[in-house]
Amino acid sequence: MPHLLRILALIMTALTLALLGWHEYGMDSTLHIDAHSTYLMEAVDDSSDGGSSKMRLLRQGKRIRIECQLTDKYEWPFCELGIKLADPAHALDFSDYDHVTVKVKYQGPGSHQLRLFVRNFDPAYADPKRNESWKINEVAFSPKLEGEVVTIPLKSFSVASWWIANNHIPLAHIAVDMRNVPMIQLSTSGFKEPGLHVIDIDYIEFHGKWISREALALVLVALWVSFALFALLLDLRQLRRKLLNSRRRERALETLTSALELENRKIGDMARRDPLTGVRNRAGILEELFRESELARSSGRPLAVVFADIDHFKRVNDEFGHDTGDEVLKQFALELGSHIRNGDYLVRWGGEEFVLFFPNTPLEGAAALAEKMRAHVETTTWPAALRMSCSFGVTVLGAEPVADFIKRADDALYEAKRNGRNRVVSRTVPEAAQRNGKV
Ligand SMILES: Nc1nc2c(ncn2[C@@H]2O[C@H](COP(=O)(O)OP(=O)(O)OP(=O)(O)O)[C@@H](O)[C@H]2O)c(=O)[nH]1
Repeated sequence: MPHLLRILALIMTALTLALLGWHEYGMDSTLHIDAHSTYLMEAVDDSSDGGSSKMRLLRQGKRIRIECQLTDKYEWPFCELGIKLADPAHALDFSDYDHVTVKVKYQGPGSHQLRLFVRNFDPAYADPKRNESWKINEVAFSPKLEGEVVTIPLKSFSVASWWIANNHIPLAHIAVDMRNVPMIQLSTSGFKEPGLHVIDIDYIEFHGKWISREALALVLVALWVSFALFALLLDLRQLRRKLLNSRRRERALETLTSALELENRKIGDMARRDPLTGVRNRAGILEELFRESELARSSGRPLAVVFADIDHFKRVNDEFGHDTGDEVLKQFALELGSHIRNGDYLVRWGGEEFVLFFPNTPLEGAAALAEKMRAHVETTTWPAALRMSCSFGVTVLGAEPVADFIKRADDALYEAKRNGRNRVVSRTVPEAAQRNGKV
């Protein structure tokens, strides 16, 4: 894992743990209501429904006191504290609250049962002007005479069935809905329990988290998925870069290899060529000579050799200098080269001596060619207007070692020199070499 990713993973892990811990032990969101709260509070009793109960709403410091003289005139007599939180259009969202605590003391006859209503406004079924049309999410509880803090989970709320029936609410809207709450209410039980009921409310508090556990989990999952994608992308980029680098290295290596191969070829070539004339040297003909001699023997086709040596070349050097001698040698190689075909070989044997190999050429053919070259050397123009001549020794390969064949041509050349130079001497294959097949 790259360094950056490792650091990021550490940060992400720390962030996740911090968020989870914070959510568990902090991130609290509370809605506190008491007599000092600025919300509009109203006392409602059953007199509006034809009953005769009377309710008084008192503020005693932070405490809200309800004094309710309940009668049994109305079928479901009640006294009710209404707390208006906002207009229906700007109502509060209670869906992130988890529970509500009520510090309350209830004195009076009967069951001491209270009902807490969390009203929900939804334009799909409710009229903003008729608050009886707002959904009633309700819970009932019975605080002790001496007072206590009652804790009620919001999931204990249910929608009042009589409200569903009275308002003909379709099935799609009968579930508890804690969003969009314009009002809460605290009401007596609705049972016929005539007498004076005194209810002291120190506070009503809704508790929750800024962000629900599910939303936090979603955020964390989104974070980790983004991290994984980022890591993948980074990995992909690095892989691509590595691939490009290795391709670049491969190409550089290929270039280097081909340069080296070329250099090797050049060096090999240089080792087999005479630097002055550019024709092969002895080392440069060995392989071909072996191959051609084998071919000549197996095919029965003649392989001819011609030794050519410039006459009195020493005088050129002595009289005109070494440089002129070099020029003569270069031209001599060119003149010989211009007389041979593709597949023939021209070799500088050493000094002013050159050797030509003619595959598939009989003795007479090679001698005729040597004669042509001799005549050409005699008549052509040379550096320093020199007049040059050349002697030739010619033979063909018999059933003999290649060295014997070379030596015979050299002997023929020597004979040409001895006999006055500027001539061609041919030597046939001796009888012994014609009969046995020794190589
Ligand atoms: N300029 C030059 N001279 C060379 C080179 N290689 C050999 N020589 C000279 O060639 C001469 C050969 O002389 P010799 O062997 O006496 O033969 P020659 O003078 O040609 O006489 P014959 O062969 O008997 O006709 C020598 O003087 C060598 O120094 C070369 O590469 N350049």
